[in-house]
Amino acid sequence: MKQKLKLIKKYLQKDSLRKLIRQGLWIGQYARRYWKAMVLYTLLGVMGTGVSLVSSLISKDLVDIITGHETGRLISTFAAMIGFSIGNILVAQASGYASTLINLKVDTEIKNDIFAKMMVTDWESLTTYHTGDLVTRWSSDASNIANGILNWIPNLIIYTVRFISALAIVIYYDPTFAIFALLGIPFSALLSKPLLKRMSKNNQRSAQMNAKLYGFNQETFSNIQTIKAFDLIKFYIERLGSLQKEYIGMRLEFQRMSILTSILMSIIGFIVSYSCYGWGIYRVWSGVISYGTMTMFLSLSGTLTSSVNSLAGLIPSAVSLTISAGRLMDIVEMPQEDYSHDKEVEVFEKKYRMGGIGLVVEDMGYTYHTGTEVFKHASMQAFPHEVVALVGPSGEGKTTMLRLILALLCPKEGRMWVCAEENREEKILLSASARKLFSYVPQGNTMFSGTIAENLRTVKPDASDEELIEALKLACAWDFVEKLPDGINSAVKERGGGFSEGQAQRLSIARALLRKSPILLLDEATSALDVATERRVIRNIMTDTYPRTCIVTTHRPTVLNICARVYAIKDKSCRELKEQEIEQMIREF
Ligand SMILES: Nc1ncnc2c1ncn2[C@@H]1O[C@H](COP(=O)(O)OP(=O)(O)OP(=O)(O)O)[C@@H](O)[C@H]1O
Repeated sequence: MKQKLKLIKKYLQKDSLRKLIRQGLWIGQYARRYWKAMVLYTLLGVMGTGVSLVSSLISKDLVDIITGHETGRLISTFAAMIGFSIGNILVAQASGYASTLINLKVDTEIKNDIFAKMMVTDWESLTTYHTGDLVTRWSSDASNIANGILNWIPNLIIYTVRFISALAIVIYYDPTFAIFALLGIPFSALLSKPLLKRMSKNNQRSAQMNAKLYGFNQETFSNIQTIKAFDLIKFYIERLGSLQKEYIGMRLEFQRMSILTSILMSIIGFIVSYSCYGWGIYRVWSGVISYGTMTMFLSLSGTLTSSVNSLAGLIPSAVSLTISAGRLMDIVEMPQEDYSHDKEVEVFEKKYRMGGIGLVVEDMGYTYHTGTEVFKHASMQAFPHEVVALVGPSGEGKTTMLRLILALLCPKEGRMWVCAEENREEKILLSASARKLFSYVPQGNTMFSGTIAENLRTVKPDASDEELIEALKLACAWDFVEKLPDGINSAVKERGGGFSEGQAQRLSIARALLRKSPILLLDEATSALDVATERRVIRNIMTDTYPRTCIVTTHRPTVLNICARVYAIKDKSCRELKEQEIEQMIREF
């Protein structure tokens, strides 16, 4: 006995089983939320089973009445038969409508919940996944979970009730018949084990393949200009072809296995139904049962076989559910960002925004998950009404510094905080909550499709047209927006399409300025502008009366002599440059 217990314990400790239990519990956590929907769905299903079983009994009576020439009860039984058939249809339709309604509700709610969790997941962890993979997990895996929650447990109850009630009726009339009707179960059980193994593997492969295909399409369409420019059309068509070939190969392999299983299941089904049929004829022949009982037996043997098959079908769907749960858990169980200081930051901002908010980085160290060490004992500071520049060779860490300031990355050592003006005593450590104090213009085009006004209002929905124009003027964008036939209501295509790189950059800066955040971060945000416009934009930001702290990263030293301080990011450090060094940089450019 002790040894047996040890064996069970060892089995339970196996990684895969523990994982399966964890996945089951994770699904259960959602299932608990929707218990009412599940009860309703189960009741409708059980009701449908009841109606169809009563129909079988009435149909038995009807056959007996006809074969026994009992004309007296014919009309009432016939009417009951029609009534129950209509009832059957109505229950099936009501159940279908209710399940669609509940399904849609649960699907959207679960997707919203997982979306919200993905949004607050640690940025660096999230970037280890391809966006195509993330979208597939969020859309198909979340739908699978929603479907499973609504259907799995209710169906388990419905099929079990259907099986037990049909079996009870059969046993009541003729227990031997039950043996014939259940003949197929051991064979089905034998078949299901290898099928299940293959199915689990296939589900995993299929999810990975879908993500790969989705990612490929997404990247291709968003880089169509580059593909054309490099004359890669043929290459990309061939790549899609080979991915599709891989996909078709996988599907066909699964299909071949399904065909084999279906043939075997059908043969078993035939044997079962002909045995039932034979036994029924024999019993009628021997005068033990009536014709009506035989027709009822045949219909119930169908119900029993289909209930067993449906119950067996719940096993692969459980496997597919746990796989989806695992894929979603991979994402939502990654470290989450810390938003616990929201209130504190709000109070801090209200208290100090009139005087301005500064930023201090002290002795900071950072290494990416990949092992690339970017900073060691790096320090810098920037205060209201200042423009501070970060310069340095490509790949030394300028963007990484901005990501650390925005708490998209978490420093491994040192401290980073925002403070009231230059007062280091009144401070708040940087965290995801502190992001509301910043406006950020990253590298690349970050405009969305819509109008210019819509793009700008994403950061301040209640901004008046005058406010938009003021921000556009500060960013030196009003010059060209004013000339457009629709002005601020002109259309912007996906990723700033319809505007030059420099124009899109100025629109992005205008959007950041409109938010009137205490700290503005510009990451090569003026790289596509001519030198004169670049200087004008930076000067406008500097002379704006709003007490803004501005940090810019740049490769061009043209704006350096109008900056309050310049830091060189190189060899893991962040060193303030002396005036002569800045002059030398400008001369050597
Ligand atoms: N997501 C990431 N994961 C791992 N390493 C990264 C990641 N992003 C950047 N790095 C590495 O960190 C270092 C600094 O990169 P970063 O983008 O901060 O440089 P940069 O100074 O802004 O460069 P550039 O001037 O070219 O924009 C580089 O060695 C880069 O390879």
